[in-house]
Amino acid sequence: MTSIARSSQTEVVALAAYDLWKSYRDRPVVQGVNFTLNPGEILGLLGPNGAGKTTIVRMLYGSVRPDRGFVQLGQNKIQLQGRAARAKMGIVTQEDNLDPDFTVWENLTYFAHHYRITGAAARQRAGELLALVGLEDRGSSLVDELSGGMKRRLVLARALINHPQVVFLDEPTTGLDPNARQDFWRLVLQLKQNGCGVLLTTHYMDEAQRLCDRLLLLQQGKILDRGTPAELIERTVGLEVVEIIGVPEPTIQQLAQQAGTWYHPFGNSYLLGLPANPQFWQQLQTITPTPPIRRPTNLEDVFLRLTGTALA
Ligand SMILES: Nc1ncnc2c1ncn2[C@@H]1O[C@H](COP(=O)(O)OP(=O)(O)OP(=O)(O)O)[C@@H](O)[C@H]1O
Repeated sequence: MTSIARSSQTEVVALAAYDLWKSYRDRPVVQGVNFTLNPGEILGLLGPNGAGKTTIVRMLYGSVRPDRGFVQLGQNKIQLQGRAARAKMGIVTQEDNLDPDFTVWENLTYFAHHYRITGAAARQRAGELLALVGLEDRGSSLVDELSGGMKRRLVLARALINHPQVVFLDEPTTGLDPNARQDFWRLVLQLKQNGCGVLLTTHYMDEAQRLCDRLLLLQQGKILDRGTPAELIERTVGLEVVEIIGVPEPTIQQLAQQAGTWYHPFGNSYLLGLPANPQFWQQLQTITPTPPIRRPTNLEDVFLRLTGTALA
């Protein structure tokens, strides 16, 4: 699985989005989004409900037409050459849309026909993919006999039938239990190892942190910030944070000011960025009625700091 697109003279990319805009009834839901996705990279669109993630992904695979901007995959502009571009994509939407009247095996082999993969070639590809996603012994099951996690793995297998260069995963693990999520994550990491570019939307920070090489943080259709999970965390909230309960805001504000750090209300507590100075931590323990909780920062903290709202 190799890429053929070039965003500039020097840089090879799997997919590029240029200045995407979309409004519904004059309400902007995607506002000037630009990015590139490299082969063998997992790029995450992380944002709360309604941030515009699905609309962006739909523009990427050509089911929603942007008001402005365009998407390039390989040498094809998607809006102009949708069919050629889609032949190189795999799409996992939020809905399973598997055919319940067909078996697992039939869901794959019939889908292969869309890509003119038929007969022995379709059977061989279906067999390979069922093995890849661990469903080789469920080929004769009907879709409704599968668990939620198995259905998601089957949808992923179906999306890979055409050996795509780029795979779109739109909130792929919503509703799955922790084990099923881990199984799915392993498969996504395997795609990356095979050189596939993966565009993943999620509002789960653990998923973003575990899987994504780079992230675009989205709010109200705009990219607020971008970078690797570690970069975003370090530059926005530092490495450690303290959760403090039962201290009035003016005191917290004063503490933060003295230490040259940030604070943010969080439910019935406050988050305070922990400076390197060890004396500050000791001082905090003496002034709070309940022991402060010290922990490593995460993407949820980044989001809270940047937007004032939680992710999920
Ligand atoms: N076809 C449509 N017509 C009108 N409004 C739409 C349409 N599709 C999406 N929207 C609106 O655009 C905004 C962004 O929706 P979108 O589904 O892209 O967000 P999202 O980040 O994927 O949310 P979620 O995490 O809930 O899936 C929302 O306010 C939504 O109501």
